[in-house]
Amino acid sequence: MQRACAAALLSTQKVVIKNPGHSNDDIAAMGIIRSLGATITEVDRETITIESSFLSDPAAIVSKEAAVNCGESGLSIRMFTPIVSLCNNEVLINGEGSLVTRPMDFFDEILPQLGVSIASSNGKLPLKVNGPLQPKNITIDGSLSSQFLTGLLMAFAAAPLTEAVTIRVNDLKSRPYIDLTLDVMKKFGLQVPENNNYETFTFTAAQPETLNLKPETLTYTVEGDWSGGAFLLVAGAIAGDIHVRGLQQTSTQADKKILEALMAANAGIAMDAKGITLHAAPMTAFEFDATDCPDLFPPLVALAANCTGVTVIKGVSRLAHKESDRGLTLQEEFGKMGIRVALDGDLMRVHGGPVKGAQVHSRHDHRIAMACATAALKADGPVTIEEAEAINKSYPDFYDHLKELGATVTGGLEYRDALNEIYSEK
Ligand SMILES: O=C(O)C1=C[C@@H](OP(=O)(O)O)[C@@H](O)[C@H](O)C1
Ligand SMILES: C=C(OP(=O)(O)O)C(=O)O
Repeated sequence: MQRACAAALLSTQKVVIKNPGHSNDDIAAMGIIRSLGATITEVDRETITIESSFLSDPAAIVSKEAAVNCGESGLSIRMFTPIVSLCNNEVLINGEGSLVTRPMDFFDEILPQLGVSIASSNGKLPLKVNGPLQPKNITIDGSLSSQFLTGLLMAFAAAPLTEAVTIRVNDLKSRPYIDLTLDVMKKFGLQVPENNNYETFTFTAAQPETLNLKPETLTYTVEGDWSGGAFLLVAGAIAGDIHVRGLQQTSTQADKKILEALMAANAGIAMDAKGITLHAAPMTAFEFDATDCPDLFPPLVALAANCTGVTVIKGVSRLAHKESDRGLTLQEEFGKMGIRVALDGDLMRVHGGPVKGAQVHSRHDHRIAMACATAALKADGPVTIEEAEAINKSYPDFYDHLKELGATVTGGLEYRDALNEIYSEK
């Protein structure tokens, strides 16, 4: 959904988005493109339209506001900063909550090489950028996060290119997220660079594709979210039966790999064209490499807590700069539910349950709240999650979905108000 918002901003066509997201991160992305002049209209609960003239005159648009707020979304700030830098006036880029402490020093190093002046607060927010960004051959480090590359790919595709340019990437992590970026770019008619084994991405000389004549409207359907869906699948494996629809099995999303983990744990899982069915079954410890799908750690720990034996998950070093330091947070919060989580360099060892009822804290991290709630389904008593509303960052319907599946959940938050501020009058 966030990528679709960015691509719609860069489109000269009227964009129809089907199945739009409405999480806080989606609201942040919609707020950003509105600050950059886009008009977003709700057609019905399943459809919105976006109209933007950003590419025809980015400077004129940004001079009106000169500030964008990325909320708490890492993807939004890292994707939209290079895009905002296409403008030739100063823009303030800010955010809130955990985003304020997450590393952005990548931009201090890279943007000046592309003709953009930048001021940050020692590599953190707020950022002030002044472009216009001019694509050039550059080499970047992809080991901290793929999100910076996502932003550069979108911005390069939107800029006029007088000659071929190459982004060279060292040690790219979270590769499937780049596949998703390229997939969205393709579906929106942006120039898709030649990807040479995730080491170089080469754009050919071209005007932005979006300036070419196209049909008046472009329709894009947002895929079901495997990252949120992973919690439901694990919930079904622990306390099923459940049937999950809407997760595309041909998706490039990284977190589709949850299926491999469920199979490795001997979960009761069956798939057909209609969806995925989970039955509660005795499960056994498994080994899994989550280096390129780091968001799976929280549901994997909930799964492993319900397996017999010690599960080993690789990729802990990827977790340090998420909404919380997720390796440590998982260790501490699952520890309260009687689950031993040992951290050993890049490896996490999760000792299977039983899971105990306890009072835990989301640490303001959506995936920690959802992991604790999922593990609670088989706990020997109630699990109380403080700051449980953290889920609204990515999956505001999560507790409602658990309730629909028969779990007892008290609490919750109404989301329409924030959304209504985003949509324009029809
Ligand atoms: O591009 C994206 O949508 C994301 C990429 C991943 O980040 P990293 O590339 O930093 O691992 C993932 O953890 C994050 O939640 C979302
Ligand atoms: C959505 C997430 O992160 P980010 O803020 O990095 O986009 C996440 O970690 O699940």
